[in-house]
Amino acid sequence: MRYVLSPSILAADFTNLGEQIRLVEEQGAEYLHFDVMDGMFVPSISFGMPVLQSIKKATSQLMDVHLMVEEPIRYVKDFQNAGADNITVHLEACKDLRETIREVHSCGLRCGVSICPDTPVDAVREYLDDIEMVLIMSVYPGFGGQKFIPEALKRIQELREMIEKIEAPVDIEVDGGIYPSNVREVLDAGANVIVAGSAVFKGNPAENTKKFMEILKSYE
Ligand SMILES: O=C(CO)[C@@H](O)[C@H](O)COP(=O)(O)O
Ligand SMILES: [Fe+2]
Repeated sequence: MRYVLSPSILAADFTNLGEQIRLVEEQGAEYLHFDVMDGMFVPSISFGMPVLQSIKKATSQLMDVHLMVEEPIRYVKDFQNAGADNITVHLEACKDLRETIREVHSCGLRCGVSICPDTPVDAVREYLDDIEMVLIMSVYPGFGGQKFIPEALKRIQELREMIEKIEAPVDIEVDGGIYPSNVREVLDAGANVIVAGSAVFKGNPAENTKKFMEILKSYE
């Protein structure tokens, strides 16, 4: 299994974004997590296509786009054009999730489906044969810097067992409140893609990425 770090730029210093991205890429972070918030599905508003387009030119990391947006099907093509590689949509935000997955795939992108902390893990079961990743939220989506919800660990385990049973090559990404101090628990539960915002960009992004990468490598 591949273990990947996806630093979330939501916590970055935007006056110095290019340099911050360079630092995390240099330390081996393969993805860059791009949180899009619409002020409807979640209370906050973050950033969108023009920012992604600029970042795409500055790095060769894969753009891991997390759409916290109502009816994300409306924006899949726009994010493809801006440089997305993975598009993750929320199960709770889609009227027709199957059609949304089809739209992501028809753009040639990998598709993730995310679930909020109160959505039963079983809700993703019927989609596992059709997607590349499930994103388990370990905080309520909408803001960076929140505390990890420990119940997420059981949910990751449950999902990993489900995935193993059907032998589907599906990644498990976990997002929210992850630090070097608790990432092992998340990996031991069965996750293989780790999102970290505050833990990477608050303080020294190079040092912080290095710490995460050492732990991730020890799982390979
Ligand atoms: O999607 C979200 C929040 O809604 C995340 O991607 C956060 O940006 C993660 O930030 P930290 O909890 O790691 O600070
Ligand atoms: Fe996210």
